[in-house]
Amino acid sequence: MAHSPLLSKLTQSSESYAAAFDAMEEWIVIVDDQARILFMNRPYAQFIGINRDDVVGKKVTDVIENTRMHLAVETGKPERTSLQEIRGNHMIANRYPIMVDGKVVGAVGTVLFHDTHEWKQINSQIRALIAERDFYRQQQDDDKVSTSGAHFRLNDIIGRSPSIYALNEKVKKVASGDVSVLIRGESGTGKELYAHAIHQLSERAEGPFIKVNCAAIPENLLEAELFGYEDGAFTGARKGGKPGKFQLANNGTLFLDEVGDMPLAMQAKLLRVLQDREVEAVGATRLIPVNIRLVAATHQPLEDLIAKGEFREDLYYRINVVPLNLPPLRERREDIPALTDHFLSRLARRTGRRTPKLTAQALTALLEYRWPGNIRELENVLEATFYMSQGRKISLPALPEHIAGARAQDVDTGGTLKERLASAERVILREALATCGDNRLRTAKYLGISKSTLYEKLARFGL
Ligand SMILES: Nc1ncnc2c1ncn2[C@@H]1O[C@H](COP(=O)(O)OP(=O)(O)OP(=O)(O)O)[C@@H](O)[C@H]1O
Repeated sequence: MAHSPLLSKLTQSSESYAAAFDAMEEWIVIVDDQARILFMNRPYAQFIGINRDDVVGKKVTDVIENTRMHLAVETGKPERTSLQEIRGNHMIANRYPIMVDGKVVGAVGTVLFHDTHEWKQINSQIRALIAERDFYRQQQDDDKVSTSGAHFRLNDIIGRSPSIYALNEKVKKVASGDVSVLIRGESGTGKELYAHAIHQLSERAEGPFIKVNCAAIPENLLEAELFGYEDGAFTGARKGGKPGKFQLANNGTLFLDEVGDMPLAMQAKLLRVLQDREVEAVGATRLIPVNIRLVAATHQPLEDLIAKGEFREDLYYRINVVPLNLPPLRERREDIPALTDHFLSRLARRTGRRTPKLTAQALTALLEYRWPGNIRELENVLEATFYMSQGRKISLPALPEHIAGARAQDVDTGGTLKERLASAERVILREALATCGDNRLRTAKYLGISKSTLYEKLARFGL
């Protein structure tokens, strides 16, 4: 083997070098001027799952997935903090050409790797960055369906309000790892969207994402739906049996939507499966091991259901390891303009029309409405309005009566100048409060008045 003699001598001459490199957490590989492996430290070889003595002299490209070490040798240019995927994990790699007398005689590569816990967190953050990159690449393709069944990523979630920002940071932290997450929030606040995003950011992203809506399945079918059934388990059962959602979600994420609607008898069975990590299909005699991550969602306060004896407390503790509370839309009105833009431009793209703009009055009406149906309701309202209005502007009368109507009588049109000014001032204050998510300090800043002036005006107008 014609290795670069100098480098060969350097790496082989001293066993203590090898011992030192083996002691490091970073992974090291050294190649010669033909990009053949001269040395690989033990942690690297262990991760790849090879015997390092077997790969000495082999082309690095035949041994390490997605490597660019050969390019460092060819170009003589270092590459720092480049992203490399090995066995489904994202690594940060540095590659440095080794120069002797102005000539490239090989290259040394390191891969940053810390303790697994820290790595998992970093990996999750990298996944978030990759998701962001992919989002921009595929922006025009909103309807894409991922093979795993999870369609949404964190970047598909629109919103920059402080509450959403904090929530997203929490999601990035907890997505990696297998802790059970309970997503709570009113109907239409985006609970399912977050369940998808958690899956996409987790190490299970390549695995299946399986959803079960506990409220939508009749009680007598739920057990078979969750755990599957064997051939001939009951009258009407499909020939050959059917796998349950637990089996389908193996090595992936199981999303139990409306978990508060699960009947008590099923709750007991669910708890047993979560504890034993084994399921028994209906009519089966054997247990099948399953490896799932559980994400559950509820719009009902489970604590109240526990008090009424309708939800098991032990199951509650099992599924509520990390709670995520999704705020209702009325508590994050700052996100309404961005959500509105998002939904209108998506409709425009789908229909080939230009994106219409809301007039200031129409936007204010949306900002002030209470949105009992949250984002789903906003989406539906905008869709109906989009199809009803042909022009490039959506004005107040185009909005549904119950939203526009409240606005139309806002400013008094009769009375003295003083009375009309007061009426207008009241409207301005209400709009400003809505825009600033009811935060008084921000509202005062927004209007350019002191906090005490704002308080005095709010009291005067009974706001
Ligand atoms: N932040 C967001 N950005 C963009 N779209 C959103 C956002 N939140 C929710 N949506 C959209 O709103 C609709 C409702 O969201 P989703 O189904 O996730 O809510 P949910 O809380 O699970 O509702 P339910 O409790 O009724 O099942 C979906 O069409 C979703 O795409």
